[in-house]
Amino acid sequence: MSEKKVAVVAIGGNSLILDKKRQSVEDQYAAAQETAKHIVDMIEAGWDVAIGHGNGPQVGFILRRSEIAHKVEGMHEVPLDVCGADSQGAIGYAITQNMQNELKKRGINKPVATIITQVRVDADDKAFEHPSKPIGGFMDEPEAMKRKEELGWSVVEDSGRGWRRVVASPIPQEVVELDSVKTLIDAGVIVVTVGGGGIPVIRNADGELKGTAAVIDKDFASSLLAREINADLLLISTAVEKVYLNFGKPDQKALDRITLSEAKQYLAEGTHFAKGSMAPKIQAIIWFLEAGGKSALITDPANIGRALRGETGTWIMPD
Ligand SMILES: Nc1ncnc2c1ncn2[C@@H]1O[C@H](COP(=O)(O)OP(=O)(O)O)[C@@H](O)[C@H]1O
Ligand SMILES: NC(=O)OP(=O)(O)O
Repeated sequence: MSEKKVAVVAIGGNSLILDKKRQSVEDQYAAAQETAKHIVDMIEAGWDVAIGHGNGPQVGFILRRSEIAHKVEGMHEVPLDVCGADSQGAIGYAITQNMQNELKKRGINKPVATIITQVRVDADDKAFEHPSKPIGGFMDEPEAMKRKEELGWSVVEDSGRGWRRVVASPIPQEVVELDSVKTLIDAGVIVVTVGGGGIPVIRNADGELKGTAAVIDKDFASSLLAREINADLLLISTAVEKVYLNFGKPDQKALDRITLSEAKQYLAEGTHFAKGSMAPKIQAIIWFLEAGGKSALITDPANIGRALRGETGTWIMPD
């Protein structure tokens, strides 16, 4: 890999949605534009960057459109792995174009490319039996119960924000296009990869790849990528400036800088980090640091620059 410092930046699917009322394609493009500015700041500060991104809301919208079109017009349905591929294309397009525009504006000559990325999971991963990954938009409880009853959805309450549909989310085992990603990073290309956690695929007994119905956690996939390319930093960009203990309670406490051991302890306590939102981010960072990663940061897009200067965000460091 190159001599420069390499960061894997994982952009949350929810942070690419401005809010519940502003989630059109134009709004998502505007959110990607804003995030691109902060990532280009990083590049100006000397980082090589691989960009992973979420797709939770978007893949849910794509799936729902397919289901409605099937019901109303009798059109073919789109399998969930293909919805994931569609989301990689659309979100990758928005991120790539915004990065290119921002780099050009600042006179930086650096190529950007999105790789449609498959990520292998185990066919016998227990997660296939326990849907846990929130996708699509938010519903109130009565609506969620109605859809559970009428459409057979699995639903959960998501971090005090409302109810969402959930699908299987197996653990990522292998970035199938890893060699291509490494080659591009070495060549100085800004790579958008493992979008939406990667398109989930399994290998059959003959070693052939085949798509499977799931949505991989993009923080887990970004962590796997960061481990595989020996990244110096895993930066998880989400909708909060800092991580909190006792999140959402009157005594919540912002975390500025914690060690790997402290992160493990707080995660084990089970009360601080919501399942399906903050808990997987902390777990992703734990796996990265345990594998020798040097530093990890959680903050929101607007504060990436300040956080990298040590002024905000939550830093998680080796012991
Ligand atoms: N302990 C915590 N500290 C901060 N935010 C938390 C915590 N627990 C849950 N959250 C919630 O997790 C959200 C981030 O998760 P999510 O929206 O799933 O991320 P993504 O940006 O990857 O889509 C935050 O916006 C916040 O609402
Ligand atoms: N695939 C995934 O983890 O997406 P979100 O970050 O949007 O939840």
